[in-house]
Order: sequence, then C-alpha cells, then structure tokens
Amino acid sequence: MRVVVVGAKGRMGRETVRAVLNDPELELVGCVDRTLNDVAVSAVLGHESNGVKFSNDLVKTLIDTNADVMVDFTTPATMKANIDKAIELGVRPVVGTTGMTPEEIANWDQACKDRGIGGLIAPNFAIGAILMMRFAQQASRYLPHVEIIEMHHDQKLDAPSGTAIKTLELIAQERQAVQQGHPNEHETIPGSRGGEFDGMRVHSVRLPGYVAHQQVIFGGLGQTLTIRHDSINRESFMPGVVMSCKQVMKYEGLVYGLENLLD
Ligand SMILES: NC(=O)C1=CN([C@@H]2O[C@H](COP(=O)(O)OP(=O)(O)OC[C@H]3O[C@@H](n4cnc5c(N)ncnc54)[C@H](OP(=O)(O)O)[C@@H]3O)[C@@H](O)[C@H]2O)C=CC1
Ligand SMILES: O=C(O)C1=N[C@H](C(=O)O)C[C@H](O)C1
Repeated sequence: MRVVVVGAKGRMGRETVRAVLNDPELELVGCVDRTLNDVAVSAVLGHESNGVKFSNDLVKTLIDTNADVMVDFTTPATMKANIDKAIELGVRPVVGTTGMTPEEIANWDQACKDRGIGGLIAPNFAIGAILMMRFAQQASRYLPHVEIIEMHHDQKLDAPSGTAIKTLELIAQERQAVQQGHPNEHETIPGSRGGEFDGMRVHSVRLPGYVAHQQVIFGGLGQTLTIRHDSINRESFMPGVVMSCKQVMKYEGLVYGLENLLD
C-alpha cells in the first residue's frame, strides 16, 4: 500500500512516517508539509530520502506517487481541502486531524461511495482511548450524570478535543436525558462550567507537560466513577494508524471512529 503522509513535519506526522517505514506491508511514497527544506526532510526521515517524494504540493504528490492512501495530521483549517482533493483523485483518506462537523463527515462518506473508495476519520487512534469511550458509553446508561475533563499539550489548536466530542456523541446515543447541576447555577467567571453538549459539560485543560489525556467522570448517589485514559507519547496512536491504512483498502464509504474497524 502506497502511503503519502500530510503534515509529515509535525508531531504526529513524524511518528507516522516512522511507523509506515517500519511496516513491511506499507510503502512510504510521499511526505507533504507546508514548508520543507533539506533539514526538515532529514529530520522527518532520519536518513536520506530514498526515493520518498517530499513536497508542499499535495495534489502533485498524490498523482506523481500513485498513492493508495493519504494520512492527514495537519490542522483543522487545512485538513478539509486535503480530504476533498484525495477523494477526488481516488486516494483513500485516513484522517487523524480533528475539528470537522457531522455534515462534512456525511458529505465525505457520500463522496467516497461515489468514487468507490474507503476512508477513515478517527478522532483518536489509541486503542485505550477507544476502550475508554466505549466503557463511558456503557456506564452512562446507569450513571447519566457525567462531565468530561480533557487535558492536552498547550500547542493544541482545537477545543474541546476530537476525542471528547466523540465520547460525548457516543454517550448521547446511550444516556437518558437528565438535568445536570442546579437549574439556577450561575457562572461568576464566564466559562467556569465548561462547554455544553446535550446537557453534559466538557472542560479543556491546555498545559505544557501533557500529551493527550481524558477523564470521564460519572456521579451517582453517594458515589463517583472515573474512567481515565492517558497517551503518554505519540507512539500510542501508531498501531491504530497502521491498521487503518491497511483496512481502508477493504471497504467503500467513510468510517468515523476506529471502533468501527474493531471486532
Ligand atoms: N486522531 C488521533 O489519534 C490524533 C490526532 N491528532 C490531531 O492531529 C492534528 C495534528 O496534530 P500535531 O501533529 O500535534 O500538530 P503539528 O502542529 O505538530 O503538525 C501539523 C503539521 O501540519 C503542517 N501543516 C499546516 N498547514 C499545512 C498545509 N496547508 N499543508 C501541509 N501541511 C500543513 C504544519 O506545518 P507548520 O508547522 O509549518 O505550520 C505541521 O508540520 C491535530 O488536529 C490533532 O488534534 C493528534 C494526535 C492524535
Ligand atoms: O492534538 C492532539 O494532541 C490530540 N488530538 C486528538 C483529539 O483532539 O482528540 C487526539 C488526541 O487526543 C491527541
């Protein structure tokens, strides 16, 4: 499978380049980033480029390399056009970048089907995070009072995290609507109670030292339950990325969430 990595110079891009190079079934054919020079190229690959095409021109790279899969770890502002271009060229998008709407996901699903290709958008590629979301979904049937605290490094652009949004969506499918907190509560400092999704609250912490962490906290009569996941480095996402590059070759349409590729 011929893979192009977009955002190759970034934190996730570099890790993905390493993971693709280390997998015998995947072939790294191209790396795309906004700005690239020789220093960046050797920093990304760790050695001579060995025929891997480096460019800031996504369309040209996808065409020239005859890519099967485009892995995107860029920015919320960039990723949308990248997905459009990949699908248009019949290249399967595997997207970790967060920050799209349900309508956009539905449109890309249709576009993938029209083109007869697969695609995947995964707000989180770490298996532990997928389990955390599933366990939280189950728990919410019995403990419907729930809030999320997600903690990330301070260079993260979007809030709340894509993982928190996906968790809220999964819980909303399972949980019976309930009034949380006091109906007359008042924020002395605006924003203190966090963001609101379907009656649930989400709080985003951004600090140096963190990678990616989330707590889903449930409250019941005389008890609380906390389900927590920690990615302590970006290797945690790589088995999911590699698996997705392979699986995406086998179906048509866009899958939203890695859990849909697991048994
Ligand atoms: N699904 C998952 O499991 C995970 C998802 N993520 C998500 O992945 C995304 C990337 O995260 P991260 O790697 O930390 O971010 P980084 O900022 O480290 O990397 C983003 C890279 O994309 C580049 N870029 C920006 N604009 C363009 C463009 N127009 N064309 C090509 N490249 C571009 C940036 O270049 P420059 O710096 O020069 O602007 C940078 O090298 C985020 O949305 C994050 O939330 C992160 C971790 C796990
Ligand atoms: O920006 C990050 O770092 C991460 N982004 C994803 C998200 O928004 O959920 C996945 C993971 O949490 C790391």
